[in-house]
Amino acid sequence: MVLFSVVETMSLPAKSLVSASSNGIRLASYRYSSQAPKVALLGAAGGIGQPLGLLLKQDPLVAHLSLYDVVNTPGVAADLSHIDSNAKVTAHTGQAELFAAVENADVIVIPAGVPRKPGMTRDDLFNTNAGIVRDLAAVIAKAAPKALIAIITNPVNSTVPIASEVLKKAGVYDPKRVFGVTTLDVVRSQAFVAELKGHDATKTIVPVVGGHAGITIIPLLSQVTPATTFTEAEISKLTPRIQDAGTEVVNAKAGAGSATLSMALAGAKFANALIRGLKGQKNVQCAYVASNAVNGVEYFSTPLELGPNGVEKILGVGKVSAFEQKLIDASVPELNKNIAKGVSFVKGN
Ligand SMILES: NC(=O)C1=CN([C@@H]2O[C@H](COP(=O)(O)OP(=O)(O)OC[C@H]3O[C@@H](n4cnc5c(N)ncnc54)[C@H](O)[C@@H]3O)[C@@H](O)[C@H]2O)C=CC1
Ligand SMILES: O=C([O-])CC(=O)C(=O)O
Repeated sequence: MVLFSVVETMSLPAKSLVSASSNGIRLASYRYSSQAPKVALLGAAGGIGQPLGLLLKQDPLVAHLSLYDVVNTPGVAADLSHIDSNAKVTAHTGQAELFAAVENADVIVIPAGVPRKPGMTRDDLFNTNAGIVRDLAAVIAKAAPKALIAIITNPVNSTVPIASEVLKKAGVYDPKRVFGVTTLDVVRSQAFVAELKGHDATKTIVPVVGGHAGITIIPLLSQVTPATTFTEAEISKLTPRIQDAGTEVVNAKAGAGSATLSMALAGAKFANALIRGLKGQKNVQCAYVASNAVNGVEYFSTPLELGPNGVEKILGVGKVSAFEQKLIDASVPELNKNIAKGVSFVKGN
């Protein structure tokens, strides 16, 4: 164990602990628990990782922010550690430091992996990102088997089954603790509905169910809060806009990646919701999890009640319109294809 530097100011107590050593850092061997949550961010130096780290560093519920990447982690950690919030920051770089990065973590957020370029589907990322998620999950299974794992890495519809299969193989799988982050679909839906209807975006709630790619993204416009009516024309314009919003950003960035800033916000919201749940503050979020909410498919995003054990209750899709039911039905074979691809990747490797 090497403590690289303790960042301190003259009049204030130590706030940040940064390690940039080649051995990484081990703070304590106990689990931080909900009293002082440790959040590990894997892929911390990336387009999502950096702004997400910024938001997590400012989250008063985060006691320890553990940053992991294969490159550039020390710089990001040094930078974040100068922010005058209370979360301790540690840096861990490369495979040899992964165990320490995730050990005792309460929540692990994973945006590690390559993003899309124009013309690609999320599934086109599978060949690169599947192996990344598999290898991260294998270490998590040993170092932090009780952590809540929030997977951002695409294709989410497949990477969640991949991580789950790895945890199953290691004998530590708990379906209540593995999440595909679909919060960005919710955030976008709320932004677009508020814009269209002149609502306060911060008070607009739109559940989004299914998965996180194309036709598997299903906004439930019939369940918007506050109650909102849409014309058929509005629904048939808004639904594909939400489904293709990721592509809208990929095209606008023209080769420079995909959504990073809105995703960072969405990831920080979701991590905060998981921590609040751990602390006993039950709350409802949509996420892609192992689920029996819809017949014939093993993973599905619906509103979930989050609590001390992760998923406390799967709340299901609720009362949907005929149009939404058609979208749900159409998503099932597509999701099953994505899920089977992830499962066979782990079983065949
Ligand atoms: N779930 C969602 O709603 C969204 C998912 N995404 C996905 O998030 C992922 C990351 O996107 P960006 O941050 O824009 O990409 P990026 O390329 O800017 O950053 C990825 C980071 O992951 C790191 N990395 C690569 N291999 C790693 C490994 N084995 N362990 C740890 N870190 C590793 C890279 O060094 C890099 O810093 C992509 O797969 C993207 O498709 C992006 C937006 C929304
Ligand atoms: O579209 C992408 O590739 C990134 C993503 O998942 C999103 O922005 O929803």
